[in-house]
Amino acid sequence: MTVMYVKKEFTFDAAHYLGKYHGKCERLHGHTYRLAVTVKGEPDSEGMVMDFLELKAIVQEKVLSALDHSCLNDLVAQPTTENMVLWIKEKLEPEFKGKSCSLAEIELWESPGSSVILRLEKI
Ligand SMILES: Nc1nc2c(c(=O)[nH]1)N=C([C@H](O)[C@H](O)COP(=O)(O)OP(=O)(O)OP(=O)(O)O)CN2
Ligand SMILES: [Zn+2]
Repeated sequence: MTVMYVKKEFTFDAAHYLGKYHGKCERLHGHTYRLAVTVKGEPDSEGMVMDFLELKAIVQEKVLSALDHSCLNDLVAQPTTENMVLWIKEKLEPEFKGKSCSLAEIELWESPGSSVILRLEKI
């Protein structure tokens, strides 16, 4: 068994404010977020765990189309990076039902030095 991890990175721009936070982040402001989605599985007969193009299409349709140039508070009440990672997981996980690979990790950077990682090891 040769398990491999396929990772694809994206960026999106969004506004948010943290209403339950005491400090500068209470006020409406924006970030250029970076998102990495990692999928785990074994290479198939084509030599791929998952086609990068398919992964890109799923993330574009289920996540980026909603988040890019949005106000995240319209989607999540307290849009911390942690809460946005959970929102992204809810959108992506159903797309892997019945597939030979699974969602392994989601990492979301709010700024170049600050990220949250959610690990979802299943197989
Ligand atoms: N654990 C978390 N901490 C913080 C979050 C978060 O989502 N999870 N979010 C914020 C705010 O969104 C805030 O906007 C972050 O501000 P930023 O200027 O990016 O933070 P820094 O001052 O650390 O900026 P650097 O440029 O990285 O120094 C706050 N905390
Ligand atoms: Zn912020």
